[in-house]
Amino acid sequence: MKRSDVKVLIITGFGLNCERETAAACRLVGATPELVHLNDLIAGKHTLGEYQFLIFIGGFAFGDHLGSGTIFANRVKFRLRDQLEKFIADGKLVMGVCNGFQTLTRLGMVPALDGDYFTQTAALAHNDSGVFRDDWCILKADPASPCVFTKGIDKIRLPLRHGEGKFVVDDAVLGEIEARHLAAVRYVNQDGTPATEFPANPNGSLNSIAGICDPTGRVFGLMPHPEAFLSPYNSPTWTFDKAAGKLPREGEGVVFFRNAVDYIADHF
Ligand SMILES: NC(=O)CC[C@H](N)C(=O)O
Repeated sequence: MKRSDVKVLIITGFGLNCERETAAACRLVGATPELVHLNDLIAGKHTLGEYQFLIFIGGFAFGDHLGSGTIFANRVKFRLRDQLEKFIADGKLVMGVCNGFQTLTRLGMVPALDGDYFTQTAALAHNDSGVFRDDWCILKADPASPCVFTKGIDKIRLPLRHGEGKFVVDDAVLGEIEARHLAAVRYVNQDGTPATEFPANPNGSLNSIAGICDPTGRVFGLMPHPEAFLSPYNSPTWTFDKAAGKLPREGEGVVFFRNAVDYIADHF
């Protein structure tokens, strides 16, 4: 299908707050985003079947009460489960950013090792620092990962802002994640080595994991915000980049959205 026919569902409401940036990211790569309130999905005014790409965005859904992502995930699980199962079975794409990643883990949609997308096996716990963190980080993508969204990425800088970003799982699940290259992006130091210390690892995530996908690579969640780095002027180094004549054409976060929309355009 044409890129402009790729319809992206961005679910809004209840304290989520990244819908405009996310819609801008989709438009930048030629897709057609739609903002739909969770209640309108639950009421049946829109169905997931209208779209090929679903994004769970960042923010503070339901005020992070009971743990970030929990209530939102339960609304989705108990009201939209059948639609979501079909969405995944149809080969479509799902991305969760920050609060959206928290929601995906609460649902069980990542890592979903055995194809069960509704049993939780991972979590994003409170940062080791004990406080909300607002910073930039460096990520490195695993070239062996099946993740559709990180194809072609090596090292990338992204902004982050969260209080509950520490990726935790039990040893057995962690072993499977590593063996199957599902840890698509990790926090790294300037030299590209995995970041084990604060602040390069901003939250104490196990194995420096910043984002994971399911075994198909079509469901992906990450803590940093690609939609918040769409313009080179978002970068904290843009004045230096400009002075050196090295201001890039676009922000480093755009690639995740381009990869997703290219994949859909190729497969549908
Ligand atoms: N930026 C976000 O999406 C924040 C996620 C969540 N509210 C947290 O603080 O951890």
